[in-house]
Amino acid sequence: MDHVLEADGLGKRYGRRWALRDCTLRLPAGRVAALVGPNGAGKSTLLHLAVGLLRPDAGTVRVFGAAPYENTAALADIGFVAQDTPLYRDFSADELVKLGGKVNRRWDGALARERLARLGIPPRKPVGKLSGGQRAQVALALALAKQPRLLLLDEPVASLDPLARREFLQTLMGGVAESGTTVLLSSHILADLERSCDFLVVLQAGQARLTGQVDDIVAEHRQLVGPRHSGEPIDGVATVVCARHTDRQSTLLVRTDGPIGDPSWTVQELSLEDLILAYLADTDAKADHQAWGVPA
Ligand SMILES: Nc1ncnc2c1ncn2[C@@H]1O[C@H](COP(=O)(O)OP(=O)(O)OP(=O)(O)O)[C@@H](O)[C@H]1O
Repeated sequence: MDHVLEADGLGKRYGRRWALRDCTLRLPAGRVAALVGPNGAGKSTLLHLAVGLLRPDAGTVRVFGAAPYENTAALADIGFVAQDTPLYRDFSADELVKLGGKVNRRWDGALARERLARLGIPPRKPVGKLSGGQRAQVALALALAKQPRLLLLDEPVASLDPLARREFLQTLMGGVAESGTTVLLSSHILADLERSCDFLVVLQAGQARLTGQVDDIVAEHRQLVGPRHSGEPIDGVATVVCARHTDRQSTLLVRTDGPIGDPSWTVQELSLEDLILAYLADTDAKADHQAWGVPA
């Protein structure tokens, strides 16, 4: 399979603290991938490594087969919108579109202008005087105008209103379907992701905890409710992701590797959102302990 982004044992530390550690993942071409994880999980760090703004302290990251930090030529194919959508604040949207045309090999300025006009963004007002959501829209329009083969977006919809969020995600999916662009977008708004993303990376304590196609991940996971479970293997269960117990009953979120044969378990399907929350809830405490080098 063709992989756009490959991380192997990737690590990055700030001072003595590892923000990303032994992170291994593969992002196949042509996907819209969600990067999720709690605050401080290392999502921005991973995106900055992928775009060559940071250099790994351990392991490797390769984008289109090359290490981005050492290979600035690869940047022509990567679009990146950072979390705080940094833009030259004294420039207007119109001026930024013109500037983009001068510094990029491929540039669809008409697409950016048309998009910004449709969204009612004032073309001649300095972007520093636009609202946070409008500034995010300008940054996204510029990133799309670059027509990148890989688009990295750090919480692109956080400052958008619900309508703008839906419109943006639809545009993204439409654009990707047409151009084959691979997208990796970090977000905390889990409800949006099931509709718009077909690939998932769950980052936890600096490691990729769950990676794969959304359909496969949803199909593989189940919630089991049954009599109190004391840890013995269950036929059809590969991994117990998390477990809750009362005196008499257990509720398990499991990754299956076959049908659950034992009729004492009630088997329920899970939404992607519930599944992600279960992974995150399970490892919240471990995350902090590991980051500080304390055993969980
Ligand atoms: N410039 C920095 N200097 C020191 N520590 C940093 C720096 N940037 C990030 N960190 C730390 O690295 C860890 C990972 O941060 P990162 O911003 O990558 O997480 P994140 O998953 O993007 O979080 P959020 O969802 O809050 O944006 C955190 O513990 C953070 O405090």
